[in-house]
Amino acid sequence: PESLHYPDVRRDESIVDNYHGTLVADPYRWLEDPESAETKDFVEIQSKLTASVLDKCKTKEKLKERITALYDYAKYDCPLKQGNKYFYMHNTGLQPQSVFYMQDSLEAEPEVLLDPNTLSEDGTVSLSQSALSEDGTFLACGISASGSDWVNIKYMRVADKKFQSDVLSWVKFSSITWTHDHKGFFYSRYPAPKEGVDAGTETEINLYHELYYHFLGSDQSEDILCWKDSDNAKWLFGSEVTDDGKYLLLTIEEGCDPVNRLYYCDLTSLPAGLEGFRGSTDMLPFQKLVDNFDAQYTYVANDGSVFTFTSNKDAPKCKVTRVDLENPTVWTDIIPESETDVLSSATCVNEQQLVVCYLSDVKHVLQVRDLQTGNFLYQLPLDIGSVSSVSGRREEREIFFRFTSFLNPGTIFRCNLAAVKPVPEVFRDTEVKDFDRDAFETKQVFASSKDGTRVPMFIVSKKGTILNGDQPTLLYGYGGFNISLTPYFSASRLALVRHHGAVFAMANIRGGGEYGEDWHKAGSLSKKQNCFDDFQACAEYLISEGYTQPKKLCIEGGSNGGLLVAACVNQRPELYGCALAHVGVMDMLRFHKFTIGHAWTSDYGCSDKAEDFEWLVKYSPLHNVRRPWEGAQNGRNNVQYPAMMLLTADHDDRVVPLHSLKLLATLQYELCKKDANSPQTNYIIARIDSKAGHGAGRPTQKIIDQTSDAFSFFAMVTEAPWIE
Ligand SMILES: O=C(NCC(=O)N1CCC[C@H]1C(=O)O)OCc1ccccc1
Repeated sequence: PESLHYPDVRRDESIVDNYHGTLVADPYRWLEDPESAETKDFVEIQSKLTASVLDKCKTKEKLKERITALYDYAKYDCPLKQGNKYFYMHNTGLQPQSVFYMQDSLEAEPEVLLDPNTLSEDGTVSLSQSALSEDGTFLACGISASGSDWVNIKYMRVADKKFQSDVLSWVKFSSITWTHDHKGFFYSRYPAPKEGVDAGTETEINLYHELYYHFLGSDQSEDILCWKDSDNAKWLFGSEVTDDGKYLLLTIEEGCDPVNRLYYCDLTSLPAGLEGFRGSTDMLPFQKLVDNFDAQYTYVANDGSVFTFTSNKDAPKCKVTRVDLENPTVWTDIIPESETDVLSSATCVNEQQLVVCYLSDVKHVLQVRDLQTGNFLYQLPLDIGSVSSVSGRREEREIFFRFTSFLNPGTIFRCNLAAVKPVPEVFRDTEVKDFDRDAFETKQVFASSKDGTRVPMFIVSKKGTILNGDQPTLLYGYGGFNISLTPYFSASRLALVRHHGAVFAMANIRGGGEYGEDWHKAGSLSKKQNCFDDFQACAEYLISEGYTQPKKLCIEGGSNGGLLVAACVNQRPELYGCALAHVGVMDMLRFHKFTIGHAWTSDYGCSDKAEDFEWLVKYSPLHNVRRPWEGAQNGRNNVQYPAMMLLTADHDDRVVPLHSLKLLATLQYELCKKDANSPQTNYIIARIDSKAGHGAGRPTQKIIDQTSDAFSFFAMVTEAPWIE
């Protein structure tokens, strides 16, 4: 392809930072201000350049049409029983936002409780969370705009379905938990950022999280400040009320590691209840059950003061443990840690039972066990794939769980655990029009990383794919924050496989949670390079096994996965033909300065520390762009960077757009502008969306538009054929 005409972009060579004696230039520092005219001009020019490239993607419209058709299937989540009604989210297929329904019984006519599509013309206002009061009388909703993490909470009486006037603002990273007297709920918030900001476009750091209680019908200014900690600005506060309504649990996190402090307040011990705190500056009295960040504790159930938690305390693959608040130093393991499988969730159901979900070699397993003893009772039969959610309550005998896989768009099962022989039955199945799942196959393989570590990888392809190294291949990964990539249905990727003959691969590299906390730690801090080694090993597996070849191989990742992609391209530009980096963390020396970035130091470390700086500066995408054709050892050659598309959006306040903008400017300068004889003809562009954020809450059309752009770019670059 003829090389693009990239814009001349100002470099401020005066910006040089001193990190523990090492000087590091940051010439595009000015792109960190989203409000400046210069930044807005930069975004506009880049968007025009990207549009000119996308115009060359001949299959874009056809691919968009096919992605739309494959995406147009009914989407449900599990029903939730609350009070004497059932509640669930449903999307007929292409609705911008899913709709919240309720039913008097599973057979009754569903009734719309809240349709978020009525909250905006363009579908960019979303229902980011919801919480029903104990007997289903009230519904509290978290409403977000343009994909920002900022939430406004409103509530309604379920009976009349109209929002009341209360609006709680500047809520972020919050649970919503009701007291069982239906008088109000706990939530968390930050101090309001500066006036007049378009919420979600600001990059201001989020510090001093606070836990409040809101009395229905009052003004937010009268809310009770339940907890804050002026000595620990980074701490985040989560709240939960126990099933018996007696205790308020306060979980404290200081970052993204699976560890938390656990405080509790016996609400029945408050002399005048929460009312007694109205107008007072006193905070609630909390007992500190766990007052360190050694492990994670997640509430499962309690019988009076005897509490059951899942925890990774001395158990990197997790376990179920028990403690009596009256005797808080004695912990008893109820389900000890498994040798091989990761315990990913435990739900108390049917009075005295637990539904326990394990991850076993990246596939889910569901067991029913006894709550008191932990004893195994039986396993629920499951195909190979993922349990994306389990819905059940202690006082209910039935559970629902949602199963999905690469070729199954979602099946919801219902199981009556009180039956003599409990057997899950299909409660909702999903049909995808004009999709013949038998034409495809999924397999799990294991690549061998640089240090010999076995790295699992799923491969999805059309049956009969010839391993002649000629298939356009999309390799997706994440590798961080203890997050496990388990099989899930993606209409856009299946459209790619179906119509461009692509192979889709998903790598379970270190840093994730696939094999528990050890696997996570093995891809964090000073060991972060293991993520990149694992991902490169998966790429080389796909080449050596004959699936593809470098110029037809595209790597894709989002957020921490965007970092993965950009770092792998810097380290092995000759290994890939294309790279799609969504909302990536690209400036590893400055990420902690913006919004919630400081919480990620648990995985990355922080450049404020000399030791951490040493490992961060070695892989930080922004600081490791080099012209491959100048390789000292091999003189001048024609190795160039793959075609790259960076994707971000103006309201991404999780990973602020400046990361992608600064990397884009650096790539275009170093690879395309600085060397007059540059051999770089592969495109280096960015897709910058507006009224959109990190991903959550994105309306259907924006999802389809973005994946059509990204995947038709991949298809053009890898010269993938179009198959009707
Ligand atoms: O920052 C995150 N999650 C991590 C996150 O979103 N990351 C981590 C790296 C970039 C980006 C991503 O990969 O999506 O969520 C906010 C939060 C809530 C509670 C406690 C701590 C933090």
